[in-house]
Amino acid sequence: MADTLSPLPDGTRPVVEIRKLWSVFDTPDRRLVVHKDLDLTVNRGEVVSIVGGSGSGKTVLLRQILGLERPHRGQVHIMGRPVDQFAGPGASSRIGMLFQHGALFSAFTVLENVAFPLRELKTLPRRLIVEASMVKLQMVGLKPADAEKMPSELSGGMIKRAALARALIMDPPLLLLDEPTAGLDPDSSDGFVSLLRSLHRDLALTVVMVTHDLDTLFELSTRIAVLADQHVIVNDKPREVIAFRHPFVEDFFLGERGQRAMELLREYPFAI
Ligand SMILES: Nc1ncnc2c1ncn2[C@@H]1O[C@H](COP(=O)(O)OP(=O)(O)OP(=O)(O)O)[C@@H](O)[C@H]1O
Repeated sequence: MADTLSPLPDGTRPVVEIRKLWSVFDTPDRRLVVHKDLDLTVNRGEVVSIVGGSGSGKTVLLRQILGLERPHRGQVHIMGRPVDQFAGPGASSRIGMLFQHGALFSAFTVLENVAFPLRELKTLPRRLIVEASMVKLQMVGLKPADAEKMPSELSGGMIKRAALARALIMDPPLLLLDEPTAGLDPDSSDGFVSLLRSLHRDLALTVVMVTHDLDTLFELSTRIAVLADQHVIVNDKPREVIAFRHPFVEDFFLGERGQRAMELLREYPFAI
């Protein structure tokens, strides 16, 4: 497909550029159009949160950014290149993904899980792989002794941290998070959000996240993109999004949630 995206010099293009995206699933009895002419731009250093109703296509959108789904029409470019060029081993050097339940391999230790993308490269000696993995474990707040544990021995917060270490093992500039705090108790959730905040700052990461959780949303997002009616209806600073007139936005931020949103806006006036 021809590249009709704006030809900017290297490094100045957005990290994620989605233009006129259609995501379509054909089943024997029907065609489901999840995204229709969807546009989304994420610039370097931003934390963009995607919110939307159940089934609005948030996960499918993350999968499009990862190159796990193919556009029916339209374009998905990551760091200036079509996303399908990032497939294969080494893809994790561009995009890190934290899946909702961690998606650790249950038969591998924490260390083996974190090291997995590096081992897949088949180019590095074992000693270096172990060293790099231990550095990442420390970076996410796990102890050296946790390296030899099996996933079944970890708490929910530790699973997220181990999965995050694996997502970051190849220092990707772009990190995707699917419901990063879902299933965590309030303390673990706060701890994980603080970790994400400091990693975003220290590693100059660009982040795209799906979350339903208002605290996570307001503590981390520089912008919120709302998915409804098969496309992004608004993509703006949290304050602007709350004021946007649309039935989904009004429902989502209504009542107690709306009050909490206003409190959080006062607490985090500049997000990051
Ligand atoms: N591989 C697939 N084949 C057919 N339909 C699919 C496939 N993947 C997703 N869908 C459908 O696409 C729609 C969007 O799914 P998606 O998982 O992106 O929703 P979501 O916004 O993440 O929802 P939730 O908040 O409930 O997780 C749903 O109707 C889902 O059933």
